[in-house]
Amino acid sequence: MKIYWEASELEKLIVHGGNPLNGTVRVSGAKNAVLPIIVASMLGVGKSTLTEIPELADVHTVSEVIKSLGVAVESPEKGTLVLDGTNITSTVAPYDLVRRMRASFLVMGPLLARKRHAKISLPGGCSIGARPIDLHLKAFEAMGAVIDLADGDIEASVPDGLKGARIYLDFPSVGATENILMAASLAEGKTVLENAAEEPEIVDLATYLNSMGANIRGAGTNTIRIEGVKELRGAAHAVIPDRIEAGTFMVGAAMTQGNVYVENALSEHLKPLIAKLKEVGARVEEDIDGIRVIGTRPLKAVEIKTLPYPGFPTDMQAQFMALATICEGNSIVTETVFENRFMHVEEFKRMGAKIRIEGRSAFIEGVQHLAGGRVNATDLRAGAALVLAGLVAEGRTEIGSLHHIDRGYDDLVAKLQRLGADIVRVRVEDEE
Ligand SMILES: CC(=O)N[C@H]1[C@@H](OP(=O)(O)OP(=O)(O)OC[C@H]2O[C@@H](n3ccc(=O)[nH]c3=O)[C@H](O)[C@@H]2O)O[C@H](CO)[C@@H](O)[C@@H]1O
Ligand SMILES: C=C(OP(=O)(O)O)C(=O)O
Repeated sequence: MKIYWEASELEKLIVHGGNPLNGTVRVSGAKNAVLPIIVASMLGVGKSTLTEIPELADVHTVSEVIKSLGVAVESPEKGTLVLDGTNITSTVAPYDLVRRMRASFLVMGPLLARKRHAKISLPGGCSIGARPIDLHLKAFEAMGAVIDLADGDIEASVPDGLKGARIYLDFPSVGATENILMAASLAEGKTVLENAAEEPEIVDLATYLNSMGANIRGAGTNTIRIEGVKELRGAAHAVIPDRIEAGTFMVGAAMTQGNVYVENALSEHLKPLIAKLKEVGARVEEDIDGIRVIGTRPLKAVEIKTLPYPGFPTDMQAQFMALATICEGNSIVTETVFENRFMHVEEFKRMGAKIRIEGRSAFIEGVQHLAGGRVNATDLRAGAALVLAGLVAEGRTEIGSLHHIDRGYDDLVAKLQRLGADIVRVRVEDEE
């Protein structure tokens, strides 16, 4: 697997706007499902075979994290990982890997379950918010863990083993729900998790854990019941399609007046996005193999508000804002999940967008045309949103800080090129 982030600081995307996206694109496996699922393989004795693995920097990072803890990791072919968690040899997650990817913190649950001890660096804040992990820690404490915070490390131990508990999450955190599912699967007794996250990625993790021998009921609702079992065994699992990658192409089709069939997109995971695209005026046709989006004009202004699933996903907020910048009239985008997920606004403004932020809302006055410019991906989805803006902007757009985009989009440039976009990835020095 390629190591992206070393090169990506030296690279940029160059987009010439104006081409409509046309054709078929296949969605890869979901980043936010594959990361916890790779981590969950640590719970199993014997080999797990995971398929529909997207080629992403985050997949590489999480694989390195579990490897450093003793999991045997092989990739016999593109898109497949074979993982064997039989011998967990370390309970200390290296700082260098944890700082690269917040989802590394998900190893806490499996380590406590398997080894009764874990030491992990406190994952830092990032450009979308402070992102504390208090809900994860409170839950582990309820399950009997003793937690110590020193020198930026979190050390947790559970000398008598994890015990099932009744846990109410103050907020339906995706990561906390996943960490608890993994810990509770091997805990003694029953765990009832209330106000749990309901995201499809939670359901996918629970499906994998159940095929390893776990006893989890209710994943996908706000109450999940887990009866702990003595042992989990490796299992085979195919990761669900990435609803955010799908959504990004769907918005791209609407923005460029294109006609794109997003193969492998699951419409039941994309209801709020489909509803909002229809409100904007795009034609959306759903079938069992995918979703077609046909962009029409005029694009009408919308209001969106991000919420935990099944609400509008925060991970589609930036891309939808890109669309709102060229809608007729005034749109409002309200972000309720993360406290600071508007870094892309300044970048859009460099391209001629008219946006004003007040508190947690962005007020967008649609413009006829965006103008190409030099912009930076401030986080993963901001990066994707800037690519979309570049596809409709007049002239040339240059997008830097590609390591963010590489975390979460499998083969983005080639997929867009196949749909007709004028986009290339160049090394900075080659181009200058
Ligand atoms: C790898 C992965 O799956 N990432 C997704 C996951 O992130 P992640 O699992 O980090 O997101 P959470 O659902 O945990 O976070 C949502 C909100 O809860 C807060 N919070 C969370 C945990 C905690 O202990 N305390 C606390 O206050 C966060 O700061 C944030 O404001 O869900 C997010 C919300 O859908 C998505 O944007 C991310 O793409
Ligand atoms: C915020 C995201 O991911 P992560 O939680 O991995 O930072 C995302 O996928 O948009």
